[in-house]
Amino acid sequence: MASPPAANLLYAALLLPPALVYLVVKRRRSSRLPPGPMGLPLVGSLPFIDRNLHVYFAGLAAKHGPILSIRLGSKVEFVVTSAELAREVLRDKDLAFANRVMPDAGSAVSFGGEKNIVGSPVGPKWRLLRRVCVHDMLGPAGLESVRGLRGREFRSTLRYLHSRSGEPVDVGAQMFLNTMNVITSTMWGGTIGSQGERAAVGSEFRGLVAEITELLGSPNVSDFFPALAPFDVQGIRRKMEGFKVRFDLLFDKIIQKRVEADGGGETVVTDMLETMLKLEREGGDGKTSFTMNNVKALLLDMVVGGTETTSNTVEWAMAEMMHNPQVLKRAQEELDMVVGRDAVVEESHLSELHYLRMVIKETLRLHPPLPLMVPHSPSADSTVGGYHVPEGTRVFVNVWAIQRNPLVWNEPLEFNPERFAEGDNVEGRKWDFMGNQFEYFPFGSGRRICAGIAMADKMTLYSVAMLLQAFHWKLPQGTQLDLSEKFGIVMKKATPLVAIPTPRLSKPELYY
Ligand code: HEM
Repeated sequence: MASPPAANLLYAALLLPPALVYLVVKRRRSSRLPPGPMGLPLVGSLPFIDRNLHVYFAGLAAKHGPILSIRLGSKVEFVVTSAELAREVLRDKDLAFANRVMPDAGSAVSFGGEKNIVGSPVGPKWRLLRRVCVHDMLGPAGLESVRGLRGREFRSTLRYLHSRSGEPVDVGAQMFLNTMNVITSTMWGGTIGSQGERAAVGSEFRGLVAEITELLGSPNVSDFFPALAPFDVQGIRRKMEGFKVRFDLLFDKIIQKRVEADGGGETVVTDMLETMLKLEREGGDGKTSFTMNNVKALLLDMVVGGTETTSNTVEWAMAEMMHNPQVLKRAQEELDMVVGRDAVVEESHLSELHYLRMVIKETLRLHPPLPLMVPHSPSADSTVGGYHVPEGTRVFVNVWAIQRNPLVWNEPLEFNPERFAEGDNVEGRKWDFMGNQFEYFPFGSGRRICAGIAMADKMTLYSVAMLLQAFHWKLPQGTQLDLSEKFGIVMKKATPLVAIPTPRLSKPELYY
């Protein structure tokens, strides 16, 4: 027979698992958490989550319903998967749910945390940052003032693609570079100097952004078990701090050049950097301060928030059109009518490209670049769908799944731009990017809606227009289109789209 201490241990081993299950169930009931997977003691559902988190969450919603809770490590998260509940979080209780829980990796790279837009809680600092960004820099007047810079970058991408005629091109990589160059030139115009210097900075940024978004999308023990955060078990914080130092050096160099040029009276520019440096010199707007770290954190927001989101959308649009040649043909016919082949498409043509605009909308419906948006979080205990949501809980809104709801969208998995034509049917509503309809909101909704919509709208349409008007596209022999997705903080194509451009314009001179 076992000795008394050994018997106690045996009883404890037998009783512990049911006791833990009982405690979890009791806690879930008493705190009125919504249903969700049970998970294991201590780690919750961590061992079961799929790399494609948006698909995994959609599967859980099919089983547990449109609002569910899931324990990941020591944290309980909520997932919302219906238009009605999205409206409750983003519209009806917009202010209550307008905060963020900054992931450990995010605060490491954001120049001291709460210095940027994405991570700041709603308050005077966030309001100032958004005003600078949305009104002063990315609003209609701000974007118009740098139209020439955008045109210059598009011409240079056009030239490059022409020089690669007949050869396979990584479409996403080229669009990333194009977007990056447009965003950086919008931010600091001609400060960098020679074309060579600009290209070098562009490619350094690309590498850094890719590494940062990769790490932001990686599961991090420090987030699931905040008590372990000081130990940085996976070294993610350390790597992020390293990236921050590299960004810091790059930004310092760019800012220094501008400050010297301003001091010598060389420049009279109206780019974003100038707007921000002016605010920094004034010390803020009287209500809240604005420091050099805010300048850098905002620059980082633009570079990280604006590049992959935009270039991945263009890559998906091209891939879907190559998969649906009748759509591609119709888009090119529209371009032939509006622009012809004796000229290069310009920004001034975009307002006439109605069909192509529907192509972009359909791309953002099927492949929203942020499938779970940026999670919102209540600043005090709140409720959603009648369930209690404790302060600081992360609430994921699965916009990817909502935009594929078969009760709203006919044949939701088909790529069908015509569904965005205006008409009487339910799909023919005036879908736009402003987050007013909770069946379609790829840019979010409410006060934290994307700060770069106007720029993203211009950039995606202009990029696809340029690619289609100036070139025919085909796949390299022996390759096939793969339309599968890879989840990350920004969703990508699982395999890059590699395609061969050949000239379509009437004269080679048009490309130069
Ligand atoms: C197709 C392109 C893009 C898509 C689909 C997109 C989508 C989104 C979404 C879903 C959010 C989160 C909204 C929420 O939390 O409710 C967001 C936030 C944000 N986006 Fe975009 N975005 C795009 C391009 C851009 C561009 C070009 C910029 C700037 C150059 C930008 C800057 C930002 C910023 C700063 C935020 C944070 C806003 C805040 O927290 O207040 N985005 N975006």
